[in-house]
Amino acid sequence: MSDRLPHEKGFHVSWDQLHRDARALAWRLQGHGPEGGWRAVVAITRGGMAPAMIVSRELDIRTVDTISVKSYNHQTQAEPVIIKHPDADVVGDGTGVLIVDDLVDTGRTLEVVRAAMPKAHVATVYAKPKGRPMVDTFITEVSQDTWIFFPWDMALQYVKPYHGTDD
Ligand SMILES: O=P(O)(O)OC[C@H]1O[C@H](OP(=O)(O)OP(=O)(O)O)[C@H](O)[C@@H]1O
Ligand SMILES: O=c1[nH]c(=O)c2nc[nH]c2[nH]1
Ligand SMILES: [Mg+2]
Repeated sequence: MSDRLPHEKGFHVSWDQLHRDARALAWRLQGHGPEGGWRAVVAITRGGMAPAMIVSRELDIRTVDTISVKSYNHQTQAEPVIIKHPDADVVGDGTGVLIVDDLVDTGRTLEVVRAAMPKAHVATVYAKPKGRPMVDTFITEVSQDTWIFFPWDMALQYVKPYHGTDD
């Protein structure tokens, strides 16, 4: 994440909020697939897995696969590489396939995913301006200098009261 800093702001997403936003994404996608509906969901690991589970449940899509993209840091540039492809028999060129990720930031991840499945529909829950053109459907946009904190990266912890003492 070093090449993506600095981030002035933080946008903290709870499980509950993530659930609501992923359901809103499913709602928006419903009926927008090809004739006969969406054939399959492909989650971009790992962040796309929870949203993909929620979307596939809401839209009753039983065929779910994954694509794994790893970002390598060469000096300051991250170069995403696909390290696990979805089943070619399932996804083909991507027609009728819904690709789901938690967010798009620079758009580099989606660039390589789109190249592998050019006809797929790309959906993310959150989007930042730079990567927005890479997404077909998303729910909430945040500014480029915002870091999104997801519930799987957080834990509840004690916070000092405003008045400065611990009791
Ligand atoms: O638009 P980009 O700048 O490419 O960034 C977006 C990607 O970065 C994060 O994944 P990450 O590579 O950190 O891996 P993870 O999903 O396993 O956490 C996020 O889940 C997106 O997949
Ligand atoms: O947890 C995350 N939050 C972000 O804002 C982000 N951008 C790229 N990758 C990210 N991961
Ligand atoms: Mg990811």
